Amino acid sequence: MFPLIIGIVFVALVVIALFAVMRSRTSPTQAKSYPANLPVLDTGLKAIDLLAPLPRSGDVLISGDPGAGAKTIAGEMMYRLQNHPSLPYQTLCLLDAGSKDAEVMSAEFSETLPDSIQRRMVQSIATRDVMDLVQQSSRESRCAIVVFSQDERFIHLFRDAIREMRTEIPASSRLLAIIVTESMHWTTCDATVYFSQSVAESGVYPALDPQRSSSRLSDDPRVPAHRREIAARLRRLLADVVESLYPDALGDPQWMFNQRGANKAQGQAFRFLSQLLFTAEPYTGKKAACIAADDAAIWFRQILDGQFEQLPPQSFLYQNKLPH
Ligand SMILES: Nc1ncnc2c1ncn2[C@@H]1O[C@H](COP(=O)(O)OP(=O)(O)OP(=O)(O)O)[C@@H](O)[C@H]1O
Repeated sequence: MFPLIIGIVFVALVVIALFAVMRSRTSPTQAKSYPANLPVLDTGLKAIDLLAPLPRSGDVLISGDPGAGAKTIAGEMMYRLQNHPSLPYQTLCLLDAGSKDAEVMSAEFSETLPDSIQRRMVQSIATRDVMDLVQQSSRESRCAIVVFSQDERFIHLFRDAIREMRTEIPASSRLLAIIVTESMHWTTCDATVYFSQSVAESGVYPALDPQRSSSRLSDDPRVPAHRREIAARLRRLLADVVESLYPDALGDPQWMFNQRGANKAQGQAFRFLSQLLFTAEPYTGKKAACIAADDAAIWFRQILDGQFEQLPPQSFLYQNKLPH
């Protein structure tokens, strides 16, 4: 009888251990679900979801200072769209063949992105290309076109093609068009995500510039009020932090945002905007995560309320959860 009980306990422990391993291997992108009634496309990147929320369809600009990481985040965004847990997008990546770094980008994306994301190098954009994608996508799925170019004429042709198609094909109202280009700013996009060199130099990636990034959804009443409130608070506070940055400010114990009180909390919140990327996992060996914006909003409020005064600011860098 006794050996039988030991045997049963042993088998039960093995089953529990196997279950735990399987759970830990579940991709974080599969683990979370998102509310279906939001107009927002949550990417699981807390800086973007709170400070420059993306629309589920419409026009998005991803831009930034040279070397600030706009292209890296655009690649990550394609990955997250294609693998989105509740709102997967059929994603097409178009690279302007005239860009000097088109070949390099193509090679990089073939390493970091799954083959399910279609990639094409094109000389020009035609309405036909855009229409084909929209017509291929099924009734249930969404589609996104992500265009990389530094050529204003190319980008204008793309925007014309999108505009023309939106008037001609009703299904294209579900299209998300993302333009990735350097150092440009339009106010006519639904969301602009801008990356700043000074933030990048401080080692906080995504190096989102809270002042030059914007979204028409920031004031949308359909976005939960607590998310909008914390985003507005973060935007104001981070503007001070970003203005005070200098190379290696984060490592300088004398930097005012490493000191005590409200300043220290702002410095912690600034670092907590950093996030690991799925596309970088093979290189860093560190697990990325899809962080729910509602969780992020609560965590940022706790940080800004000064609940972690005892923790060193550096412990907030590249964390998928609050440090303890
Ligand atoms: N999220 C990130 N995490 C860590 N490092 C990053 C991140 N984003 C960018 N970098 C670093 O910054 C470098 C430049 O990134 P990226 O090529 O995306 O910048 P860019 O501004 O789009 O392009 P360019 O360098 O052509 O101006 C990368 O090679 C990488 O070293």
